[in-house]
Amino acid sequence: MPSRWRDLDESDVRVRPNPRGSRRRTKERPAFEDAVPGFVVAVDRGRFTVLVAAGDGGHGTPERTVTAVKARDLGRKGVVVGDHVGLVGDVTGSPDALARIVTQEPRVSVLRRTADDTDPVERVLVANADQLVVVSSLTNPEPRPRLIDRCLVAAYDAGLDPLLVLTKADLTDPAPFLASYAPLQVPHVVTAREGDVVAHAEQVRERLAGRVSVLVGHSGVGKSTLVNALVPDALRAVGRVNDVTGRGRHTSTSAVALRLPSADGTGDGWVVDTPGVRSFGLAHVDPARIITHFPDLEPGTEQCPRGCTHDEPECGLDDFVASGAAGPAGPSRLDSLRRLLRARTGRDERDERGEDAGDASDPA
Ligand SMILES: Nc1nc2c(ncn2[C@@H]2O[C@H](COP(=O)(O)OP(=O)(O)OP(=O)(O)O)[C@@H](O)[C@H]2O)c(=O)[nH]1
Ligand SMILES: [Zn+2]
Repeated sequence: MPSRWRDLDESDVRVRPNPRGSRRRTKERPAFEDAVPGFVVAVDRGRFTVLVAAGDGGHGTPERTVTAVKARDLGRKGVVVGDHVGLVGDVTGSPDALARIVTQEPRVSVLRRTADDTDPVERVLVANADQLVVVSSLTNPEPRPRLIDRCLVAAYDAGLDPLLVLTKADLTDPAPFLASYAPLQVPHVVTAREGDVVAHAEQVRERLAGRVSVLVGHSGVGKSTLVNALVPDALRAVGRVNDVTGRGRHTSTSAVALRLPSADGTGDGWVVDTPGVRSFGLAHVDPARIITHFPDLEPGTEQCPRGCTHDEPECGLDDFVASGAAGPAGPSRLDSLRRLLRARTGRDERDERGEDAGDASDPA
């Protein structure tokens, strides 16, 4: 479209000063041109909380959250936290107002999950995120490497950048844990409790600035403590399913987007908290997509047999790494890659059996 416009000269423009105005509305595309854009921050039983920017919808309205339902026009399309949508109806955001979601912007990313590894039904958890923050305590409770690996696979598969946040460094030395993750080269921040404050929360905030980050972690790792440190109470008004359900808590098991204050006023970040999400079913994950996150190893897959799982005797990566083509870190990188691929298939499960027990019944 833009290139065609460039071909026109001024005289063309004068002939049709307002091509938009003369466009006929078709049956397929009803009058959604005046739909007000919004960002879905919470979902609760068919009701969506949508943030609408100041001024949108006219009348100099301030920024507000609008409650909305899905309009028929959307068909079977799902709407989740992180979606950019178009609203019609009452978009004032007043307490009794109800708007309708009539359009959904194409998604930049989707974080999916299945109920378990054998469940073919995928659900989209969060749309348009660009980072997956895996929160794990260094001790109390002990870190669960297989669970962390599964989260990393989910992040790589969805095209999200992973970030590890390791909490409770006041209780133990983080070095041994970090050593086992070093070959994966995943960025990490180590936090600790110092009195009432979370030390190094600032480092986490820096990594989240201007991005949409999904936080996952199992119970007790300190995820709520971290979210509270990152998002002051005053900002909770945005992205709350229901104010009645209490401070920092919501009974809903779906995700909630909380706005992250930015120190310099540029680019709001969003923290998407995911209560009840302990792990990811990875049935849908394609090994080929995981490899793309290992650019040092990826060229070695050229010698692989067709459909190689990269974890079998014929895999070309062994020779590639042995030849030194992936550099001195090659062998440990390949080990780590294979560890992730095994986390995906559910092999290697002995030591951490039961960790996903909550998943199948989890309605997220
Ligand atoms: N020593 C220490 N304790 C921490 C730290 N961060 C959190 N805790 C404690 O760990 C416990 C669990 O923290 P939460 O923030 O509730 O953990 P959570 O991950 O939200 O867990 P759920 O509430 O079960 O979902 C609480 O008693 C916290 O005070 C830390 O850095 N160091
Ligand atoms: Zn291979």
